[in-house]
Amino acid sequence: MKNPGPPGDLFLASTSSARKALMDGLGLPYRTEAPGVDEHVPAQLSALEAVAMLAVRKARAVHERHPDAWVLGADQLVEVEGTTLGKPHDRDAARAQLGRLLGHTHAIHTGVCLVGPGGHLTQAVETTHLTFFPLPPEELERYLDTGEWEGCAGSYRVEGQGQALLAKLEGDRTNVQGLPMLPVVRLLRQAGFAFFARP
Ligand SMILES: Nc1nc2c(ncn2[C@H]2C[C@H](O)[C@@H](COP(=O)(O)OP(=O)(O)OP(=O)(O)O)O2)c(=O)[nH]1
Repeated sequence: MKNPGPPGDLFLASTSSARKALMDGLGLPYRTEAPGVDEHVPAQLSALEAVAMLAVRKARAVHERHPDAWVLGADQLVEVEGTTLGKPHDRDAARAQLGRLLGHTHAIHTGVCLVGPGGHLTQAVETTHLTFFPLPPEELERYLDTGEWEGCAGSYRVEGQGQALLAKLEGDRTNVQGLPMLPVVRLLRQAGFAFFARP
């Protein structure tokens, strides 16, 4: 039986290896392209509003270069006690971030946006709540030595050794890694993408 054709080329507007790994798991043919956008947003925006705005901005930026394609963009922030955390720029910043998360519960929000040919846009925001164990400073330093903090909002990898930080997780685990796969699959199915194509 002939595979149902995809409604058009699919791009993941991302430089994130974590997002690529999650998309690879779906088995859909797609290409990645860096969004190359300014990620500044108005300071008064909530974390939820910020990740929604940036996911749209990233998807639209790549879609402008490929107007006949479908483009998926995403953005993620950690929110803890009213403060938002992005990716740490160095080990000291990662130590400070984890210092706020250890022994507390935080939220990780990911906005996703799918833009189709003609600019039709659908989007979703997903939140996962994580509670971390408190750690003595020496154990925190050993976690920092793993280097898992690099490139990760919140300075941890939930699928790596960072699992040992986790006392509780409420919500979608893939959302923590960078793409909430339940909403992503819903948006792709609504757009007409067919899964499980025969080679
Ligand atoms: N592998 C892994 N990555 C994580 C985890 N938590 C957060 N991240 C990564 C996923 C994203 O790459 C990054 C969130 O930062 P952004 O949303 O700004 O995306 P990023 O700049 O990395 O890539 P992009 O804007 O999509 O090109 O943090 C985790 O637990 N595991």
